[in-house]
Amino acid sequence: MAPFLESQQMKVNGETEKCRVTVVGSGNWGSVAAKLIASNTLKLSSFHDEVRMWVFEEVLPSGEKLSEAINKNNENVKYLPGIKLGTNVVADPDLEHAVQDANMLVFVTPHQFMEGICRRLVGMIREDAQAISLIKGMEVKMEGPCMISSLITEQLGINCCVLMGANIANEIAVEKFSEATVGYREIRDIAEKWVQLFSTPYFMVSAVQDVEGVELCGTLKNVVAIAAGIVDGLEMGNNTKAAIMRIGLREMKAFSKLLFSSVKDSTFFESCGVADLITTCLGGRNRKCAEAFARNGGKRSFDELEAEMLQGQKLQGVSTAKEVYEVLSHRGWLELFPLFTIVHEISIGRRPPSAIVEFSELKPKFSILESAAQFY
Ligand SMILES: NC(=O)c1ccc[n+]([C@@H]2O[C@H](COP(=O)([O-])OP(=O)(O)OC[C@H]3O[C@@H](n4cnc5c(N)ncnc54)[C@H](O)[C@@H]3O)[C@@H](O)[C@H]2O)c1
Ligand SMILES: O=P(O)(O)OC[C@H](O)CO
Repeated sequence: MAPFLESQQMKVNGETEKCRVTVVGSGNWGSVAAKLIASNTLKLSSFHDEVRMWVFEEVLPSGEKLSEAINKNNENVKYLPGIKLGTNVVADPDLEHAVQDANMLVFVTPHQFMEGICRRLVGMIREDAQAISLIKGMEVKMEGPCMISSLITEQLGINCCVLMGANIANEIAVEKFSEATVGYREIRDIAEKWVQLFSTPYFMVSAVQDVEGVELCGTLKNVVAIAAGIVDGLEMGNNTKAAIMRIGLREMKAFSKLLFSSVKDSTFFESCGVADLITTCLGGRNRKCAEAFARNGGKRSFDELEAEMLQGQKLQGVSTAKEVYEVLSHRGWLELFPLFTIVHEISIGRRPPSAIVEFSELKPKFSILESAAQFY
């Protein structure tokens, strides 16, 4: 793994080489990320202007290919209609071609596709590349849970930071103010380079040395968002929703600290923590689909609702609840995490939506959770 600063200073034909950025992914958030970055590469002399964006190719109802429509209109007509990306964003449907020259790789696809994408990228990227993951999700393998940033590092042999936060993409697309958190492992300079690449007057980014804490906040809040949507669908009111958010935050913290003792309490007060939890429980896609699920009494599956309501965009909360449940049952922790457990059981139809507040029989176990969280 080549240190980034060396690559920054690398000379090609006597010239200092500029950074080249590729965004791997072009969904709702992927397109907004490309827009943010493209506005900055035009201004920052240490970056090439062009931002390549890999597009998972699909054919639109008009018969046109999505990548061609993006390049023609300078707009992701399917996943972010009505927003100009910047003429320096170039959509590229060839994954290997899109990454080959980049030394800054931004991964932003639904998490379930990342294993396949990484497999295709082995041996295809520059040795000195640095990565950042904007992906909220994790994989569960035989050996245990694997965060997406670790998957990238292990499969591609490159360092990977993360960027998470209270970031509903459609709001940032129209330049409403929000914040985000970069999580980094060791080298502050790398984190600062990412902060520089993403920051705009309406997108305020700060960095913390806690990759796992930041990434687990972004991942686990999607499970709590499903719970919040169920509460909305059952019209249980604001107090219940606040209670679900509080219990959810506590489970997020305990789960993160049990998995990684390095996770910092302070991370939960950054944008990636409590702020993302709030925005996602108020206005996210997971909440919206879970509300419809509960209104239908759990009779229509999440897959069906996702396809109908999101038009190709993907939910992360239901699959994350399943992945979290696998970790909890494997480690004998189910009783310590009643909310995470119930969300999965409701989402697969094992329990009705109304079970979302059936905590009473589990209440004594909360004290165990408190002590586990404190201990770690
Ligand atoms: N949208 C948001 O507001 C938002 C905000 C912050 C973080 N995120 C996170 O960003 C990540 C990406 O979400 P998004 O909103 O950009 O995507 P999205 O849900 O809008 O779009 C789905 C994307 O998946 C692609 N796709 C479909 N099948 C595929 C396949 N087989 N292989 C590869 N790609 C395939 C589609 O082309 C599309 O680009 C997720 O982890 C999400 O949680 C999203
Ligand atoms: O729309 P959601 O539920 O995928 O959430 C979007 C973002 O993660 C909010 O920060």
